Amino acid sequence: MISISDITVAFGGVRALNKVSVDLSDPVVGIIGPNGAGKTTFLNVLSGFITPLSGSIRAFGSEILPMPPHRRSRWGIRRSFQKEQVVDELTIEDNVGVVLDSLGLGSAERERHLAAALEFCGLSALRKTRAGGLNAFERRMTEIARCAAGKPKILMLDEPGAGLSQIEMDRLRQVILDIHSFNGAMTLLIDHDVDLIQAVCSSTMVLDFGSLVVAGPTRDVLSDPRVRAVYLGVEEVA
Ligand SMILES: Nc1ncnc2c1ncn2[C@@H]1O[C@H](COP(=O)(O)OP(=O)(O)OP(=O)(O)O)[C@@H](O)[C@H]1O
Repeated sequence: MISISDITVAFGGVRALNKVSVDLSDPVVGIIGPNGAGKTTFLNVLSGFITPLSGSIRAFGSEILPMPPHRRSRWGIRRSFQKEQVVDELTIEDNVGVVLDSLGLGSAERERHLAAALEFCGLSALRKTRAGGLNAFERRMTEIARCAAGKPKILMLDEPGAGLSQIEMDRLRQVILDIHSFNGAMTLLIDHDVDLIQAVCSSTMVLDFGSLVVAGPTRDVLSDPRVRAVYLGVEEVA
């Protein structure tokens, strides 16, 4: 369970997040909203890239905001970015394994976690391949393997479906659905693809102009007139 309370972030005059309070508890939670709504800022607050003006975040019994970013990573917060962060010169196993190096694992345990994450993302046969030769889907899977490795508590995926084909989206969808049974982590998923959100997120929160519009079961949220108004720019219907 992640309890977010009264989070405000300002960039000059822009309120990127405005007193956002929400409780998130499902295995996969969607975060949606129009461009500039504050979705990435929300993840940046959780990962520690941005310090909010106010508020608190309690996750799985720990206060998150007092932790410096490197401690949050060791504690179990992982994320992928809109702009992917795979290093071309490294092999897939080194791209994924880097996240395990700060966990103080013995070599056998490190290998166990690494092999499991690679297997989970369908990358075992490619583990010695340099990332520079990978296609977009394999790179995306490498990032997800890096996020999923080593018993994280929270995975944050920022538009993992961008630019993928339909077949690749089907595989991505299954991987995201399986994360919780693989390692027990909760996934926070930002994506503009409502079909993906609907398929994998039991609950969804909607941001608009930095404010929480609604949060709840995905089906209810997507049919909520306030959400349709946010996307379509139409007035709420009674
Ligand atoms: N580092 C920054 N400096 C100044 N303004 C910023 C910064 N980061 C974000 N913003 C502003 O904060 C608001 C929220 O941005 P954010 O990137 O969180 O939105 P988003 O919902 O993730 O958008 P998108 O769907 O386009 O990625 C926007 O108005 C954006 O211009």
